[in-house]
Amino acid sequence: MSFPRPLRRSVSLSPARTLRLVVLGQSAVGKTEMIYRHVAVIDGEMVHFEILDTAGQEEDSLQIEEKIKWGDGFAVVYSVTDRCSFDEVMRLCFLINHLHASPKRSGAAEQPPVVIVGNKKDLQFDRMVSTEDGENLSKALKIPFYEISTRDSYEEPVAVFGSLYQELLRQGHFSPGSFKRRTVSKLMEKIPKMQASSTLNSTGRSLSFNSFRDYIPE
Ligand SMILES: Nc1nc2c(ncn2[C@@H]2O[C@H](COP(=O)(O)OP(=O)(O)OP(=O)(O)O)[C@@H](O)[C@H]2O)c(=O)[nH]1
Repeated sequence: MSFPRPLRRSVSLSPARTLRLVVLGQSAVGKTEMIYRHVAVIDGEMVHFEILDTAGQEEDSLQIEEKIKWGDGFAVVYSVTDRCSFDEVMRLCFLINHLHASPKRSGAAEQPPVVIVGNKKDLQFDRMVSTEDGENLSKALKIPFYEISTRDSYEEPVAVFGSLYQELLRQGHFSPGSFKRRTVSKLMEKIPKMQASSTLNSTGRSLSFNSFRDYIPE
């Protein structure tokens, strides 16, 4: 007599990858509402997202440049209720391109992974930037575009991160562990777990990275 073998489901995950994302945009567009750490399994791979936001007007351009250099992928956020924040998007996209221009990126055409994000789409009555405006900018810059509401949806910001990850994979541009990157990862370990893992805490407030520059070795 033979007993049926127990069904064993084996899930084999490749070693985790880490993707460093920088969230840029003018003040009050909703950057802080995006999660700070997120772990997801994408196509059988465990992916750690480490997410750093810039602090709108409070930061000087040198600080923003350092964060841009740290990042692997970028979400440039505006609020659909704020025309000025939309006008800032193009400048930030050019800055990212400029700072990440590298001979390693094959030829001149390859851009670093960037997405444009129009946030607060739930505020339909306060809209100052139409969906079409966002789409036109996206076409002109050849950068993917999403309209989301970080207030209403957890899935939408996660989809933004997922698309940046896919683009990085496509470009084969994961860069595991220069000294600078490992050092910053250590910094990320010190972040209180207030918005850890894959739960969105939309009430949580910004983590301050005023001391960010201290962690970048000369
Ligand atoms: N209605 C609505 N409000 C939002 C949304 N996302 C953020 N907010 C609100 O917009 C305000 C500004 O959001 P923050 O996340 O502080 O904006 P920020 O871009 O981090 O601003 P700085 O820290 O000044 O750079 C807060 O009151 C948020 O609650 C959204 O999708 N819909």
